[in-house]
Amino acid sequence: MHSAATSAPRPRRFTAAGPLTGRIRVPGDKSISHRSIMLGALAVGRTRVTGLLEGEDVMSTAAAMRAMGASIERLPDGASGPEWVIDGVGVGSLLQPKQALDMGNSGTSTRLLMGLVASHAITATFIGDASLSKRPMGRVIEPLSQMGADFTAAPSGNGGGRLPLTLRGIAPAVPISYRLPVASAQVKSAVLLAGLNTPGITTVIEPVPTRDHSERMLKGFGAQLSVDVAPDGTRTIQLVGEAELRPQTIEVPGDPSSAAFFVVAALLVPGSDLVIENVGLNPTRAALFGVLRDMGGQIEELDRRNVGGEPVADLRVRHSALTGIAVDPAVVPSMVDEFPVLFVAAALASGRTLTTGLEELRVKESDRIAVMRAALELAGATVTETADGLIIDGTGAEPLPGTPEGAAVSTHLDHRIAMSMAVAGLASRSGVEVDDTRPIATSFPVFEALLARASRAEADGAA
Ligand SMILES: O=C(O)C1=C[C@@H](OP(=O)(O)O)[C@@H](O)[C@H](O)C1
Ligand SMILES: C=C(OP(=O)(O)O)C(=O)O
Repeated sequence: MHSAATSAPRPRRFTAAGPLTGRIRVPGDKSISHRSIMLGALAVGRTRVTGLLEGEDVMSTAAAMRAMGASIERLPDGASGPEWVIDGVGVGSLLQPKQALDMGNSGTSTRLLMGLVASHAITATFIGDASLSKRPMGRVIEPLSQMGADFTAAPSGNGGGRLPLTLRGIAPAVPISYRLPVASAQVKSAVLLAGLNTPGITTVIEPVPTRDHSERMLKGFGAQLSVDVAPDGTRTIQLVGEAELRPQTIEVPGDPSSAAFFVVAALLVPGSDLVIENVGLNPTRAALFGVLRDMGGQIEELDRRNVGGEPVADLRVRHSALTGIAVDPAVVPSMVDEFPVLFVAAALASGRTLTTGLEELRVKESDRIAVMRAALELAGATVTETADGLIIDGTGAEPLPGTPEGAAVSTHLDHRIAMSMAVAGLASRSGVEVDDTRPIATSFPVFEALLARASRAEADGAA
């Protein structure tokens, strides 16, 4: 169960430590890990996964797929770490779960699994923690209702529905052609996953590209899926339903969204020279690194290669003087989870950073625009909140003052706020007090241990 739901808050003060040096490896990609379990659970036969992220969000997905009939097991550590084996039930054969599916803190688990359940003749109730229970579900209820699924959801402020929610699926469901009203890989994926067990062709039209792991992995598992890109960039994704998925052997690359915290930390802390190995660089995910380079960050790609059908490289990151920029809103979907830590980089840059087009950040685990404004202000940064972003006037490499004695930044059950403000603490005079570090375990359970290791590597002479 989600640790933040069962234990007391765990506050911590993050303070300036030594430079970040040596070599580290961040855990597997969260998006790919969720999808490995879901698609493995729908294939006929045994899927094997190495590099799976063992964070609470992914474990929520695993528990739900077990409750619907799949067998999912972690084998003892082999040469390339633990291996997960998944014995799938086959598309169309998910079982009725006996209890409510507890999604913890995970929006991805909730929305993608709603897609799977929608086209099976089963009923499932979805529950989650206080953060997830505030997030909008109308965006998936709408297309999945068009496919024939039936929803009873708690009302939301904007009328769109939220958890707790009961979904009665239907088989056969109706194939639809759906144009995404919001740039969301979760909505796209929910419709495509529902399409797997739907006769005919399910179409998703995506005016703005979002992360494409579902498309890549569905093809990898043998589904018939095509992607057509129009001259204006609009993508039309078509999936042939009643698919038969073939089990796969998957190596999950490192999560660029987790690497992001170490990249920014190494850029900000004087003397740092850090290599982060095996970072996924799928172009629909990796825009942060380009933005940081545009700000003057020294980020080098070493040994670019392919892992599990995704581009990967080792990133060498050196302490750099950063300059504020206006971030092109067109890149937002390709770094949507990285803005909190980009704001921290901007707070230490020289000059002004302007971000726009970030409305979606307000409906993540917390309202990441308002929460980061409050957190950075408490740490002494100069920040202005707008309707769709933040304007940040950086210190020009002067450390932030840090949070005052007796005051802590509020993380609102949001892992990315906690880790971003930990990085701010490394670049502060008196440290940054974070009110609760428990949510970090949802996506990056070894974050604090890796941070301690990277900061100590030089002192210990370790590499
Ligand atoms: O599909 C996915 O795996 C994800 C999509 C994104 O959400 P949205 O689709 O809501 O933007 C992202 O924020 C989340 O961390 C993971
Ligand atoms: C938004 C995130 O995740 P989810 O939507 O899966 O809760 C995230 O990890 O930053």
